[in-house]
Amino acid sequence: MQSLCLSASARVRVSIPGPTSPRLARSLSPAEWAPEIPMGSVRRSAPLCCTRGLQEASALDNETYSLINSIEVREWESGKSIDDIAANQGIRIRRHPSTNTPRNILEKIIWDKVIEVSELKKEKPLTLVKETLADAPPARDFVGALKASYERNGVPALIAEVKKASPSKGVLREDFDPVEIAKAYEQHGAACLSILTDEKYFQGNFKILEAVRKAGVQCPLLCKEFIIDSWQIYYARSKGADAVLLIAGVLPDIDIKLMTMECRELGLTALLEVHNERELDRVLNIDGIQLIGINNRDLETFEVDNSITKRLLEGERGEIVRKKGIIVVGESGLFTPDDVSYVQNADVKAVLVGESLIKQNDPGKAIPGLFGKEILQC
Ligand SMILES: O=P(O)(O)OC[C@@H](O)[C@@H](O)c1c[nH]c2ccccc12
Repeated sequence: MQSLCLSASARVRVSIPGPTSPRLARSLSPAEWAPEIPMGSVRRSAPLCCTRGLQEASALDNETYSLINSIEVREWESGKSIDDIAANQGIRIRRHPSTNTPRNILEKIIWDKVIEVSELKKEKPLTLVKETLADAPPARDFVGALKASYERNGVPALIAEVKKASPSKGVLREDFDPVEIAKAYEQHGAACLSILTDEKYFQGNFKILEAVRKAGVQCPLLCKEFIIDSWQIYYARSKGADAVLLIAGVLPDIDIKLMTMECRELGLTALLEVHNERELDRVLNIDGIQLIGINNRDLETFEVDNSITKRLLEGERGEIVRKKGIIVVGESGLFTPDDVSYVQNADVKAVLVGESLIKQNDPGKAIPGLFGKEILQC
């Protein structure tokens, strides 16, 4: 262990374990593996690993050192804000309002989320959230459940979504009993469940996630949230989530790298959501990704186009996905057995379905209708 003063200006002293490899230790000076980060900088929108990761540095490992030395941090150090870094990576969603008008609904959701999370963090700082982790039910194998269901049924494994409303469709189901719906999904063969926790736009919340988990539902649970801060990942785990959604259209590479590491540490699965070639390429360049979701819905315009899944998995990208053993989830806009076979032919091994099930009188019984056959539970 070495103690380094990372910021003279902010007098932040953190304890960082040095490189474990003696060769690495000889070849790197401490300043190289833990660069000076101006914590007191006016650039308030630093990458997560700078604003939070280093304050939590005692938990960092070697993998993280190479991360904090990465190009993205150098960019930030040289004066670029996270929004500039994101824009360089083709991300259109700005984390912080630079004008009063958001460009689209997703940007509005993110701006609101930044405020919501900062309030929640004041109420319950990360250290307190971490203290509750030990009481959380253990994380279950999300990817394992998807693979097993695919093997068993020969059709894409179902991640059935418990969602009361959406900004594009309004209220999807007035008579909404999330625990009953979750049980019905499980009974009719869903491999995993996706639980919306965003309150403002989807009328979800974390009580639903906790209640479903406490009701004894065995399917692993995806916390469907707009994650922009690591705090939300720890919070989701403390509430019983087995997986979290990370949206590449919102998160720059450096956040994805740090967050996927945190997920791994917590035993959570990260579902990386992409919507276009550039986002998929970014995600494929990040090590350790097991699960990618291709969202057929453009979250900026709400337009749905199932051919996006097919287009993204064609050619070289599909090859890389196969070589890396990544499971791909086809997301949104799936209503019929034809829709499901269309994405299955594109090499999708799982589907994420909300609207077409939740709107039916009996959402559980609607599952065989979606696949054209009964789905076997494990
Ligand atoms: O209801 P649908 O069209 O079956 O879609 C489900 C799911 O894919 C969608 O809810 C979704 C996909 N990615 C998201 C990100 C945030 C909120 C919601 C989503």
